[in-house]
Amino acid sequence: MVAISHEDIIKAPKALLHDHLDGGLRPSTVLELADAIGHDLPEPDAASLESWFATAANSGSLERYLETFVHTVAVMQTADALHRVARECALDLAADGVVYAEVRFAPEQHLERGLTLDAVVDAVVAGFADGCRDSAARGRPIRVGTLLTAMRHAARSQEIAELAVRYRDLGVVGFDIAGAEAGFPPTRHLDAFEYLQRENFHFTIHAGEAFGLPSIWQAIQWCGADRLGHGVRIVDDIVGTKLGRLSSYVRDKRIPLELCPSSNVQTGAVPSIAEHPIGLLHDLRFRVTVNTDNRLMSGTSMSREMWLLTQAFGWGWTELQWFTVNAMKSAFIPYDERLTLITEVIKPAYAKLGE
Ligand SMILES: O=c1[nH]cnc2c1ncn2[C@H]1C[C@H](O)[C@@H](CO)O1
Ligand SMILES: [Zn+2]
Repeated sequence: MVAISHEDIIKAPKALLHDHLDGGLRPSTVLELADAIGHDLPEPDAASLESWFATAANSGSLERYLETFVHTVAVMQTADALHRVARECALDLAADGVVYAEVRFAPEQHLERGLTLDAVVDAVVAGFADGCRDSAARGRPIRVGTLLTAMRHAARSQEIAELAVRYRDLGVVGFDIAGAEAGFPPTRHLDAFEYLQRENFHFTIHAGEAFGLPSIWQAIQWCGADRLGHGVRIVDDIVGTKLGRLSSYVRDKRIPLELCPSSNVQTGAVPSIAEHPIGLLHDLRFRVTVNTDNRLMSGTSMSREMWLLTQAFGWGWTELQWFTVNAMKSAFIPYDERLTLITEVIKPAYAKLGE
């Protein structure tokens, strides 16, 4: 089989479920926005800033990886800045061939210059809408849904959950918790998750990235998560190819794993892409999806993550289509809309690519 090139993968339609808005800014935008508000950056130009983020995030620990967000969050404190970053995010994903994306961010981190939570969400949702409109006009249609994240070390999850539900018909399609995992179990936010369940709303939980099985177990069996953000440590419950109770449950219930290969290498969750458990989880037919997590911090894109996997595991269009359909099946938009994208956009395109 001829190896698939990165360029070919860019042309294929892709679906992305786990991408952080504040982890995906263009380096040049960080620079311009910082300049406008007098925020000090560690590097003076876009190229060196780009490599600074990748190097600093390459820290071997989630806690240190997260320190790099100080600079992106600092420049995302006005409605104009949030709108710009969201618009560029939609454009960049579409240019990479992403046709469906769920992009998350934590509104509570964008209040430093006086915005209200509502104003923050308004700006981001409008930015995505404008980016989608402009991208369609360039012949690159994309749909972007927003996920609102609450920070797990803070105490605003109920408020953010209510905010997400209020914006459910305005572009927000789900909820999430993120931040340092060790010491901040999902059950700290049980009230918020129970509220969301009563509202028939969707949510994912970062679990099984920097902490293991107890975090995954709580996310699913106490909190009722629809999907697992990362969830990579589910392999701790698999010996050879024998599944334990929790991993069996995750596989049997088809609970989607939002795997983020490059991010996992940077935070030390896995040693390398080639040793990433995605190989095993794919072989065991878990509902695996491929994601970027933070494009800026990992110097990556959806196409690059897929390309790295084709290189490491010898995968081809069959696997890339499977990941894409898995993601689309696991999306938080209504079933009929997911199906339309699968049958009218994704499958016809991969059928041609596989020829
Ligand atoms: O991979 C991650 N694990 C936990 N938290 C994360 C990850 N990537 C980004 N975050 C945090 C930092 C951001 O400021 C926040 C909201 O997007 O979510
Ligand atoms: Zn994440």
